Amino acid sequence: MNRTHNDVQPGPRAMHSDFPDNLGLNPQTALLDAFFPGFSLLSTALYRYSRIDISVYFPTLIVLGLLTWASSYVSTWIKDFMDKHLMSTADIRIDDEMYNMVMAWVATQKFAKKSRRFVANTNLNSRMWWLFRDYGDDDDEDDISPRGFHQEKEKKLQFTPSFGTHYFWYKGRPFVFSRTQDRNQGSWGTVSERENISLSSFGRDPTLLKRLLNECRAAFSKNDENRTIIYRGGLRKGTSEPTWTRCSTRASRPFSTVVLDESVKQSLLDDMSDYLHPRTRRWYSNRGIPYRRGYLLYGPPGTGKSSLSFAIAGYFKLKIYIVSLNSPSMNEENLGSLFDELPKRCLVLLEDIDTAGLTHTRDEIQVDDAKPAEGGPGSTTTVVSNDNSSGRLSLSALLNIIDGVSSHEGRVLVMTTNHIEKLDEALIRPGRVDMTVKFDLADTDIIITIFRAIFATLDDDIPKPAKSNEANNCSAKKTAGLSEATKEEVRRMEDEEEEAKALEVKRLAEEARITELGKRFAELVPAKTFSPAEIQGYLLKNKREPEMAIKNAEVWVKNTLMDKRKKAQEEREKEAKEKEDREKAKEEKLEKGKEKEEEKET
Ligand SMILES: Nc1ncnc2c1ncn2[C@@H]1O[C@H](COP(=O)(O)OP(=O)(O)OP(=O)(O)O)[C@@H](O)[C@H]1O
Repeated sequence: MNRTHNDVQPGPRAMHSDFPDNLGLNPQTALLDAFFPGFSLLSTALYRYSRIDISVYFPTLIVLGLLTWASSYVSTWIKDFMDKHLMSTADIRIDDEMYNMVMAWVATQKFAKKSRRFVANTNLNSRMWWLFRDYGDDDDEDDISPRGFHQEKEKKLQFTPSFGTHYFWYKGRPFVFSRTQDRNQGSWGTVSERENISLSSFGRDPTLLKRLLNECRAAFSKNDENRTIIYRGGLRKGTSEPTWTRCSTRASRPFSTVVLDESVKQSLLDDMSDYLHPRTRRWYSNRGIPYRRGYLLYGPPGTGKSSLSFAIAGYFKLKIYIVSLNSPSMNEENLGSLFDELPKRCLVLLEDIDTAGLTHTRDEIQVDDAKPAEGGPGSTTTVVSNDNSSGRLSLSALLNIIDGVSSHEGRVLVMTTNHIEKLDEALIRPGRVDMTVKFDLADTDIIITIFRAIFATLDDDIPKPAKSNEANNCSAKKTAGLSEATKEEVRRMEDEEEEAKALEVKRLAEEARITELGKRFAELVPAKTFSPAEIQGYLLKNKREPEMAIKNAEVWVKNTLMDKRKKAQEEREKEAKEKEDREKAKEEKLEKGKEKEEEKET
């Protein structure tokens, strides 16, 4: 269909525009065509079919566009200005424990619960593996299914607001919780690791914001009551920065569950209580004595050294900081930095110090092959070289860190070892080790105690039935005064008391029976032959049948002794072979040396 100029009737909204004629000539349209290629074609088509000349509206569109652009610019500028000058902001690092604390707090807030776009989690912790905490995972209160199986409690779902800005009120002031995707982060993190969170308060005074962060921490720490928190020293992931990272928490182990000579336990407790008493710090500083204390727990494997360390931490509510000296990254600098970061009151645990890289890394000016002499600690010191050139930890470096200026005052240092005789005397001299506790293989008393600990019924083993209302009323009336009780009620209360007494008598009888069985068991197990861990392991296999444990004890003893002898024999052979190889290598080295010298001479 060919339309001419005369055919075109000006549309109602483009009365003054002679569109087709002007199209090619109109400088405005030409300009637009230059910026938006195809504009003239589009506008002609639009005009032809709808009689709307959009070029008339162009100035308005430009103004609107400019306004939109300006408003977004202005709003960004206002936001930046407010952020910079009128708000206080705390950026929370995802690789810090604070992330877990803030998220746990946020999940309990109304604004998070109301959020229409949210993240559903079973675990609110940072995705960084080392910040995962396991409380709740080992919750004791799992359900028992109707069929009697142990059923893991389903984890509660937690909801946190999705990416974006979320507003909420805290103590009457507006706050902002912002969760954004971190696009700049390197590719080492998983998708869920790449995020940033921040909390901001309106106003230049950050006091309330800090109070909120402290509240997050306090709420989080409440979950840690009656638990022992364990930190491990190492390098922060992807960096060479040494740091302590929280690796797990455990229900605090009651001190009473560690079987050890009661007098030794008591003196350890007294010593530590005295050291950790708030006044002791001043006592030390008044006398110019460094305020720190070291303990060495030694004895064969499986005798309770680690268990005692954890029990001590639980008893005194200390966090445990474990560092593996075997780790290749644990050089003087890194260990020093870790010790610098220790909190004022904590327990530092250096486990199996004799096997720590320490003895291996020191250049060995060998003494009489690792065979312990009778003389006790230090008498056959394997090594002494304070060379630190290998980049690994040397003895002198460790000593410096233990008692140097960088060592944090107020900490409790616990070292454990299976071979005290292999340790350098310098490491365990008073000042570095103030108390040593010897652990031994189980004697008769310990065997009986372990037996009783496994088979005796403890109060917490059986869930207590809730007191019936009737019973509650009864006891209430009892306390309110007997005069109000009817004769029948009084009789019922008496019956209940009788029942409780009968139960107590039964409990005592059961206890006596278990002790008797324990004695019979101890007669079958030779004293000072097995570690408590070995005995416990055997008894646990029969944990509901003490009689069965006694019945099979002789066979177990026989088999275990045979295994032990076999292992010891293998160990001896291995050692002999290693010794032989070492000597051979030494001889070869000497030979080669001689040959070289001869060559030189000739
Ligand atoms: N004296 C003890 N009292 C109570 N439990 C003990 C004792 N000794 C060992 N056990 C039990 O044996 C297991 C191992 O104990 P633990 O790790 O404390 O031994 P250890 O001496 O530190 O061993 P290792 O030298 O191999 O590190 C734990 O389950 C612990 O409960």
